Amino acid sequence: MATNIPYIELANGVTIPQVGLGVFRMDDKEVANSVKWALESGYRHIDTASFYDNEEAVGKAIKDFGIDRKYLFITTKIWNNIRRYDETIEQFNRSLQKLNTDYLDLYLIHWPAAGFEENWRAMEDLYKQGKIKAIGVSNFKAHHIEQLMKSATIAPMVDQIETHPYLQENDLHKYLKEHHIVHESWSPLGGGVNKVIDDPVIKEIAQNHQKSPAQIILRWHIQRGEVIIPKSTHEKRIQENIQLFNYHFHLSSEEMNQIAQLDSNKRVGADPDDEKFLKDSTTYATQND
Ligand SMILES: NC(=O)C1=CN([C@@H]2O[C@H](COP(=O)(O)OP(=O)(O)OC[C@H]3O[C@@H](n4cnc5c(N)ncnc54)[C@H](OP(=O)(O)O)[C@@H]3O)[C@@H](O)[C@H]2O)C=CC1
Ligand SMILES: O=C1CO[C@H](CO)[C@@H](O)[C@@H]1O
Repeated sequence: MATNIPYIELANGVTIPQVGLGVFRMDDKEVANSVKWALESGYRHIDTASFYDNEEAVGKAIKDFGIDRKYLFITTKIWNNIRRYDETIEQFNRSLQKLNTDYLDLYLIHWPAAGFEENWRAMEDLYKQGKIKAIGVSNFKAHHIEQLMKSATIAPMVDQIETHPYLQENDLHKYLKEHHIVHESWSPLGGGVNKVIDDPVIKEIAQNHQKSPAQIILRWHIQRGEVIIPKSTHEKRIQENIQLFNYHFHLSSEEMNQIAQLDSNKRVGADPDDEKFLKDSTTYATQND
């Protein structure tokens, strides 16, 4: 299936496909099917994490599909329980092995749990060795980035944060833009739990464009210049979530403004300043522990 997904340039010149497939909460069978359908539909970008416990399944699905590695953009993340320099290198190597690859396109610190500066030091070295094409953070607010930059020699190229019409993060969006950090949106559809997809404003815009509510939300992200990683285990939805770049499909400034009015600071995930979450989550076991 032909697609024309735009690529966004990161601060170091590496380009990232603006739409990727998120694979959180997929078991191995779902990963096998969803990654296959995604690659068939024209996706070239997959977002996983060691925490999702499915890197191996992602690696296998890619291998089974038989696509040349150089056409793919693979992201994984380092979980909160690993903060030491040497452990970061070890975890990175485990992720590479599971993903069946010898480099990563993007490696992210999953959450700003205490001690992330040591992860970053290791990631900078891996980046300088050419083992990672781009390095970034996830769930970092501006003050976390400022803290990181006290010891960093390389600035993060991406910040992957929860964003959808009910949590627009406009101040952080502006900060990231000013600092040449690409805004990547997780739970771009609201994670399927906060019902942004059923919002009457979204539904009405969808009817006017003869598109689905999901496509309206995703197109809103695209026009804000974000990278998005919607997750689905259904073939039709996986296809629908990338059919956003038809010449005639453009939200007017009035429609963008209508969606802007929906911002209500409603999170589906944890607040990155929630110390209790960050502390507790450091004890979550990954498959390697
Ligand atoms: N860095 C971080 O801390 C985090 C990163 N992520 C990343 O972001 C990705 C996406 O976020 P996620 O939380 O999964 O949520 P999404 O916003 O992508 O929503 C996924 C939900 O929407 C449903 N859905 C998908 N497409 C459609 C459609 N076209 N129409 C109707 N419903 C649809 C899915 O159901 P179904 O599968 O049944 O189709 C699922 O219930 C994750 O998979 C992960 O890679 C997520 C959370 C945190
Ligand atoms: O990526 C993730 C998936 O969702 C989890 C919560 O349910 C998050 O903690 C994590 O960051």
